Amino acid sequence: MNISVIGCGRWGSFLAWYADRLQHQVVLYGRESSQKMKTLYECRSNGLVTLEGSVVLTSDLGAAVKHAEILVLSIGAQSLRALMQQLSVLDLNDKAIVLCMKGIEALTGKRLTQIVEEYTPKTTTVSIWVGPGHVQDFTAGIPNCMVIDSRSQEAKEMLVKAFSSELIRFYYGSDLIGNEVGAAAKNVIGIAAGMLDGKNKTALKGALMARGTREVARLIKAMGGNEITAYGLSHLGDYQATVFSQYSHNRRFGEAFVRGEPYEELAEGVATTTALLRLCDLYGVEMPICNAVDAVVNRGEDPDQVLLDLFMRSLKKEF
Ligand SMILES: NC(=O)C1=CN([C@@H]2O[C@H](COP(=O)(O)OP(=O)(O)OC[C@H]3O[C@@H](n4cnc5c(N)ncnc54)[C@H](OP(=O)(O)O)[C@@H]3O)[C@@H](O)[C@H]2O)C=CC1
Ligand SMILES: O=C(CO)COP(=O)(O)O
Repeated sequence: MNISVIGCGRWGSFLAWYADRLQHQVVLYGRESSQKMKTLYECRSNGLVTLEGSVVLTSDLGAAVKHAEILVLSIGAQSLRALMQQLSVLDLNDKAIVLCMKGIEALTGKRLTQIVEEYTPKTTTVSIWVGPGHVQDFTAGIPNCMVIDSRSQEAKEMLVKAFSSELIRFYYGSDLIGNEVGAAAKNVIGIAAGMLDGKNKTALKGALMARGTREVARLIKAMGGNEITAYGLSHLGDYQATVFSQYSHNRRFGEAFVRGEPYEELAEGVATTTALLRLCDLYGVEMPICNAVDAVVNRGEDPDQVLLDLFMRSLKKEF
């Protein structure tokens, strides 16, 4: 199929590499100003993937959209609205848009599919492709399981068929709200995990997983999703990749932050923390771990004191 990937960073470049391996006709778009794209133009490699000559590189957004039956979007979540404004003047009729991104808009609390739908005609389908997976593991041949969800059953089936291989086994999602919120929220839990590592409190990660899934499940349920989705591939299933992996940008951000060290890579969980707290207010849900991450990262509070405060909260039933 004709596939265009918008976003030439770590994940977008991998998706182009992966789709090309599956014999699709692939175009990878990156902005003209992009240093990452410049490296790909020059070397066809970014140190993570090497792109075959069959992958067409372009900085012409119109050409990328025109080529696509499937339009894969993989950029930072907080930039999605700006990209959709650019895309909305192009012909998106009958395109299958798939969001390979994890986040919630910090300013509005909107899910990413909601943003896309504001800018697309009725004939465009919008889906998400989320779940665990690091480029370094996939390119080493280690397979993983991921999930595709959409309000369109037809789009889900088409995408699963187009992207399934021995490297990625897909499951059909059946809870778009839960999978979007779960995928975004795992990055916040990832930051918390990094903070524990940075404070030499790695032993607490089991409790973090148990309580993190509970608070995310509560929010998903309050938003009209299925709370069990928090225990599926998009959230709990992504914990190894983020709560434990050396490759996780969110975990590494949290670790660096509490050690007072700089960290340059995209950590989606920072903005997602703000977005989730907005949703907590809107839906009347308590998310103590998310609140703790916000206190440390966005309000400059002392991580040791914040952790102590978490422990001194009133006693509760586990479930
Ligand atoms: N398993 C999974 O499902 C994974 C999902 N992800 C998700 O993928 C998304 C991207 O992450 P990642 O690739 O690591 O991030 P990177 O920082 O590596 O890349 C982001 C890219 O987005 C581009 N970008 C930002 N705004 C725009 C715009 N308006 N138009 C075009 N391009 C734009 C940037 O371009 P420029 O170079 O010009 O700045 C950059 O190249 C995130 O939401 C992340 O959570 C990431 C890894 C794994
Ligand atoms: O979503 C991802 C892995 O599934 C990428 O985010 P991290 O780099 O924080 O793990």
